[in-house]
Amino acid sequence: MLALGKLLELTLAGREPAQKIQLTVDGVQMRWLSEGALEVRPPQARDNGADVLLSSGIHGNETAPIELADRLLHGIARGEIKPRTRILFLFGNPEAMRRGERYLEQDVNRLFNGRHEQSIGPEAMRAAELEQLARTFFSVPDRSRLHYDLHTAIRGSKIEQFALYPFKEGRQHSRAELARLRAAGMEAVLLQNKTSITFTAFTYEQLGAESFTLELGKARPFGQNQGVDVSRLETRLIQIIEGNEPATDGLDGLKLFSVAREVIKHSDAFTLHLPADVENFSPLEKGYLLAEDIAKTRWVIEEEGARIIFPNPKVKNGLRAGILIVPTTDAGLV
Ligand SMILES: O=C(O)CCC(=O)N[C@@H](CCC(=O)O)C(=O)O
Ligand SMILES: [Zn+2]
Repeated sequence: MLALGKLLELTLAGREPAQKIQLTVDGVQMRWLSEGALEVRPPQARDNGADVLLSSGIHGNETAPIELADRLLHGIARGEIKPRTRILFLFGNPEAMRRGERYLEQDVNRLFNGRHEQSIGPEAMRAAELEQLARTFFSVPDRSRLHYDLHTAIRGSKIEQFALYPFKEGRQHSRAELARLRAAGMEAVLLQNKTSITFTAFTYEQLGAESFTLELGKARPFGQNQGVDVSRLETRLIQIIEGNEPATDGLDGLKLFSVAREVIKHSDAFTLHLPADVENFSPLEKGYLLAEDIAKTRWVIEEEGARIIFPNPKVKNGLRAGILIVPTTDAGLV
């Protein structure tokens, strides 16, 4: 296999490849751009005009998505997967991946859309670099742009695999993209209704990509992801990359949610009234006291059909400590 197919090994070892550009037997170009960043380019005659950004390891301990990206890279480097799209593979936080931790000082996925400029440290620098890599990759005009940012969650989930779809004023969510996600095994999609500071929010809002954060199961160390079944996503990704995706139009039971409220932790006094092992998508009754914070702030459930995702009282002050979601319909899709 080409040495550049081993981007994960290189990244975990903190090494630069001796040769930065390599060609597969089919003339596919692999180009190392920077630590954890590799661009794949099909021969011009095979290029179908689509650009696909696949990021993983934005949180260093979320290894199933990293292993999935590694398998795709191996397949391309061996000539078994024959891309017709340009692809940018990004491992988001290499140092956190080496340490097996979510992040070192700051969560990279809270540093996009300008936030890194107000901050210092390794993660702020990495977020700036990731923005630049994505901006350059998506700068070629007249091509379709797709970004999947692959994650696994801290806790178990009543709905195992789901996507978060960013928001931009004046832009509507795409039914065709949701159908594609359903075919890739996603069971639910959360339609966001305000701007955000995540990587996918950046590529959606500023680079015009169709962008999704995909949650694929529970986070485990490298080699322990037998319980995370990414087979449907992997099949779909290969079809997207090879440009032979079967037509899909139905949402086929895909559950849709919208954000009712983001629960923001304001101070060290923040208390979340949920068991430590509560699962994502757990329902919450109207009237339930979810959380309390400084100055007698109380988070009481007012919404019918509310559920909680990503509850985390350990986040830094000022950040999201959970999202309250409610069911929604496909009425706003185009
Ligand atoms: O399990 C958790 O609490 C977090 C899992 C995770 O990393 N989720 C992403 C979602 C990003 C988004 O809102 O699009 C994150 O929190 O960064
Ligand atoms: Zn994550």
